[in-house]
Amino acid sequence: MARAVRELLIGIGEDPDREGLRKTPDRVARAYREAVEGLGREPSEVLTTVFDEGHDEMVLVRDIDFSSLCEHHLVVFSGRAHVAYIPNNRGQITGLSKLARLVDLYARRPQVQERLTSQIADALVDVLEPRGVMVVVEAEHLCMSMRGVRKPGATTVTSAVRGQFLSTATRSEGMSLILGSRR
Ligand SMILES: Nc1nc2c(ncn2[C@@H]2O[C@H](COP(=O)(O)OP(=O)(O)OP(=O)(O)O)[C@@H](O)[C@H]2O)c(=O)[nH]1
Ligand SMILES: [Zn+2]
Repeated sequence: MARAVRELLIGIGEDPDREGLRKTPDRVARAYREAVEGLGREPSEVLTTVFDEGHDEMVLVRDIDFSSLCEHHLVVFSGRAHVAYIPNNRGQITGLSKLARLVDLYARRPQVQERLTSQIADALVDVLEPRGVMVVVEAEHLCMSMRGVRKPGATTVTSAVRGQFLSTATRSEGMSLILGSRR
């Protein structure tokens, strides 16, 4: 990666050996390694703690900050994820922090927002076997604000809905709880 960044610097007409840039290839390599540290990790690694709490109503963690890498331009898209599920009949729930860890696991890799959203939902379905899942992701894409079409402030909203959340009443209950987070 560091070699590639050195080439990139040459490509943009810079001198990679000048003082300010000498350490840049290594720094950028470390930064990218951190940005993709979710690659190769499995949701079962983070959704480890399951409690038999007998709670069978909706659980929602909203406003989970994340940043990810747009796989088309390798620049950041970032925003907030809202993750809701309805536990299964055994009332099995997971640790709240695990939902945020799951968001990071899928955000920390080259992504498109739609896939990020559905991967979070599908992982919860697979591991927790809940009666329903709803994931809403709101993000701003730097590839749309700093370059290209240059529309800073444009927000992309995606959702993935599974199981009981497909019913109109449950979906709108979930949505209104999520929208309640707007400041
Ligand atoms: N659906 C979707 N599109 C994305 C996402 N991130 C970036 N894109 C889009 O991917 C597209 C790539 O389009 P291309 O025409 O191949 O690339 P480009 O010439 O750089 O496109 P512009 O951004 O329009 O300048 C752009 O329209 C981006 O806005 C994402 O998460 N989901
Ligand atoms: Zn992009």
